[in-house]
Amino acid sequence: METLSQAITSCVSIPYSSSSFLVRSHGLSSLILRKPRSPANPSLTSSSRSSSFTRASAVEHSKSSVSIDLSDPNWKTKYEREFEQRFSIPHITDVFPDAEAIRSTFCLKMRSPTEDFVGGYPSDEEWHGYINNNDRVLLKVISYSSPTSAGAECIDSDCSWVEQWIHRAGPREKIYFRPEQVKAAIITCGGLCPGLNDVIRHIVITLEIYGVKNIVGIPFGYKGFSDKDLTEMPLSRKVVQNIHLSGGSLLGVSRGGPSVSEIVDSMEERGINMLFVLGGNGTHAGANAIHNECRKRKMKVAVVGVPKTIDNDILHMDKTFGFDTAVEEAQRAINSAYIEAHSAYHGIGIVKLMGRNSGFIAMQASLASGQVDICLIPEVPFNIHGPNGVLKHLKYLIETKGSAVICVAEGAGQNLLEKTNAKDASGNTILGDFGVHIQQETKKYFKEVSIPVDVKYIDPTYMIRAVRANASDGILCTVLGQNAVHGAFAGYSGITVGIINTHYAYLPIPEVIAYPKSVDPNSRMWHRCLTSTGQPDFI
Ligand SMILES: Nc1ncnc2c1ncn2[C@@H]1O[C@H](COP(=O)(O)OP(=O)(O)OP(=O)(O)O)[C@@H](O)[C@H]1O
Ligand SMILES: O=P(O)(O)OC[C@H]1O[C@](O)(CO)[C@@H](O)[C@@H]1O
Ligand SMILES: [Mg+2]
Repeated sequence: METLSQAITSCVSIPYSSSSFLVRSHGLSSLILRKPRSPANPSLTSSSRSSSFTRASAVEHSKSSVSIDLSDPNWKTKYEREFEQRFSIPHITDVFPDAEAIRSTFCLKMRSPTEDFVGGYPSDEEWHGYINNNDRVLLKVISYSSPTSAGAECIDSDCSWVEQWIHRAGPREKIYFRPEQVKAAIITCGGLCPGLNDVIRHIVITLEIYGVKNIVGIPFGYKGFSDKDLTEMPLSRKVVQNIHLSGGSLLGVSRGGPSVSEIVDSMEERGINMLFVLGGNGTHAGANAIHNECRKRKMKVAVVGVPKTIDNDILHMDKTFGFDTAVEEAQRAINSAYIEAHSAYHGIGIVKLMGRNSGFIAMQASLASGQVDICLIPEVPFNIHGPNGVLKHLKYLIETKGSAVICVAEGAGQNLLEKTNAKDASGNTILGDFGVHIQQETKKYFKEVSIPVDVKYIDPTYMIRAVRANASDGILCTVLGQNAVHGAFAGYSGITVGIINTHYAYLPIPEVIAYPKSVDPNSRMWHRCLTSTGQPDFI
């Protein structure tokens, strides 16, 4: 890896912020840059990086990061142009310049259903409520006045305001698919997540409103494309009407599966020309590869992702669906741990929550519950033993409060466990069980110091993942599902949909999975969490 001074010569790559390093660049006053995060899932990243401030690319054809010469008087315009390029979204006309656009069959004013779409496309009102293709959403909304402001993400030493616009999601007036010629498929991959059924339901409902009759579900993730024993599930409003009332996925999920070319072979055989892919970063890497393969084969197909990750580790989005529900549900586990700990003599409650690389659930659930004394996440290093270790503080809590609650994210403290190198079917590293480890270490430690403690350990992972979406996630899923369909009909492919600064936007897949989003230890939110728990640094 290059040193900082090697990386910062006349160019800097963005993003960076005030939090970690003070460096000098050519002809400029001091710049303070954020240390680049090391990608937590190396299997998703390319091995080469052009500079230590350049993002690793997640998938083939990932767009390069913006690098800019700050001594160029036009750097701002150049940056904005490069940003626009990076966040441009692939369209069917890139490959089929002559693709015909027709009036949308998704009518916002005239709601009477039409049976025959040939020449019968409604919607010629003046006000139509469609999204203009040039509508944009602002990605960053804070103008920082100084690099020392909390959470500052500055490009130059003055924190100059630079506009970063992304594409607004929603129905377009012109569409690139005739509904009667569409065969749409929906697939859910990876682990479960509250809200999967809500998204499936709204994709189906919206497709039907456009006039699509041929809608299928591919069972058990990408595996469903290759396993001959798994048959497509015909979907309609009738089939999906009540599926959101229960958790899980109507279609089933899986990890691993066939190669991208096998998947695209199968899509060709089945005549699928719209594919809606619900999943996390792995699934999206797959979706992007499918999109590229379809382009290579000159197939007129729209591949649209809907980010599903309970861990909330997808870049740029306010949150991903299921996360809110997970936090709410996680609080129940924390509350149980608190009650157990509080009701026992020298009680210690330990709760392990999901979060392979990112501690969002643990942080938010700790904040929401107000009952956690120690929150441990993968992003923040800590020691268990020693004068500043977790156990020393735990002893202090037992002596002063009489009980304590610890909330750990599953990816926390992996450096303290023995590595197994085991992988799941998708190639994700199987983590050591830090929850069990800290439970055992706690028991051992208090035995050594001869203080009786009553340790209760709760791992609610699968109980949390299996619940149905709460109201807030239900709404999010509904809008994401609808927008996924609007994006496909508008002719976009290789895109995903997310909520950004409370608005809905389409983003090119590589940009959202370049690396897993993680909790910034210098963020206001993590500091709020520390204020709430009152925990010291454990190093
Ligand atoms: N780089 C990749 N290229 C193509 N397909 C991939 C890639 N990474 C993962 N996949 C496929 O995507 C599917 C889901 O991947 P994975 O099991 O990692 O879950 P995920 O989508 O990241 O969701 P979760 O958040 O639950 O882990 C698997 O079928 C896997 O084979
Ligand atoms: O047991 P499974 O299905 O592999 O899923 C576990 C993983 O799924 C996640 O919940 C992400 O979906 C991670 O937090 C966790 O490591
Ligand atoms: Mg993943």
